[in-house]
Amino acid sequence: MRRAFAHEEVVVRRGSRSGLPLIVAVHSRELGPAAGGCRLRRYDTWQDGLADALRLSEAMTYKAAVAGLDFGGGKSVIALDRDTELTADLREAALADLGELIASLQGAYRAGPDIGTGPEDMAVLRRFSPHAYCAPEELGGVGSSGGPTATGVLAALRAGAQHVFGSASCTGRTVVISGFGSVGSGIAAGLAAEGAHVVVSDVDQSRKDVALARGYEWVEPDQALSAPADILVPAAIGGVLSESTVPRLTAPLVVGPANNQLTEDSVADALAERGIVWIPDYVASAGGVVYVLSREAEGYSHEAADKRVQTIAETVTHILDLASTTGATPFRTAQQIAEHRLAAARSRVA
Ligand SMILES: NC(=O)c1ccc[n+]([C@@H]2O[C@H](COP(=O)([O-])OP(=O)(O)OC[C@H]3O[C@@H](n4cnc5c(N)ncnc54)[C@H](O)[C@@H]3O)[C@@H](O)[C@H]2O)c1
Repeated sequence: MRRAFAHEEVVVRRGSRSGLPLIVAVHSRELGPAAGGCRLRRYDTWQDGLADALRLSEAMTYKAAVAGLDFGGGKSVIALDRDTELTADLREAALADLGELIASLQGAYRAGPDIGTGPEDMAVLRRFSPHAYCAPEELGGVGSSGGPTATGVLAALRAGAQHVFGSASCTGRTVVISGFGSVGSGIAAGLAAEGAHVVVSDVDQSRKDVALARGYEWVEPDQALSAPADILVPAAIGGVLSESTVPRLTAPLVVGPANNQLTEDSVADALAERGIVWIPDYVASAGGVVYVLSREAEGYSHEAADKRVQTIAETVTHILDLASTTGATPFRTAQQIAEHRLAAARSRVA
């Protein structure tokens, strides 16, 4: 049963150094400590930042549960308003404030990078608490999670291709990747090495020269969703799959790392009605969190953590097989798997 207040703990504090609103949302620790990224971005109001933290921490609970991690969902937000200039000093002060807050939670929340933060920022948090991951390698972290996230998406994509096309191989397949950033470029490289026809797109036109130099085709962002494709990879922003965009899709398989791809849950039904197989974003994008938590929280070697990331393929196969048997969408099936794990953990405690 869905609870009216689903979150275990939410802390909202004005940073003593920065004066900025800081939010840490711990959605669930039923499977273990709450893990999730630290988002630093502008909001119209700090309450919008709070809403973001609540939504994203809940999504992290599902991501960790389906990935088989013994971690729960959390998220932190440093909410900038529209006018304040983010100087280097203000950034440092806000991160120090957040580091202090994370330390006070004594391991209940484990941070990593998210939109607006990166490995250098995690190094600032680590001055206050060991519970901040992905600091640069020379400081003992694993650095950016973009590479393992791309590895996980490729594993999910191959499992999806096996289901849809009867072969996991992407040789000769046309794959459109919308968002040629840290994760999108890793996915493109993996697919090109396998002989796929790689088409990329980005709102940042400076990425076009890089893409062409690597031998990829370029499509303008407003054409990316409707470009002819066997596989579409949303690797930029959320909300790209809606009642209005689904009718324009050409690819029978959609799988990518972008968080919150659906504008509403019902879009999963619209995709299924069109015969499009959509691998839930939080399943496909789990490679980064699986790798980072395995290495930094659980002491796995690089090889063992990488192997664990590859198990995303088995998870996707399981979800798609189960969905075919029951007639439920892959989205609903993944949710049920997560809810089962959470209910089992709850009943052990009760
Ligand atoms: N990095 C990770 O480990 C990770 C993990 C899980 C999920 N994700 C999600 O995957 C997505 C990509 O992450 P990333 O780390 O590569 O980010 P990134 O910022 O490195 O790359 C995103 C790229 O998308 C482009 N972009 C923005 N809006 C666009 C649009 N409308 N159309 C086309 N391109 C657009 C940007 O210019 C940028 O080049 C994000 O949604 C992120 O939240 C990332």
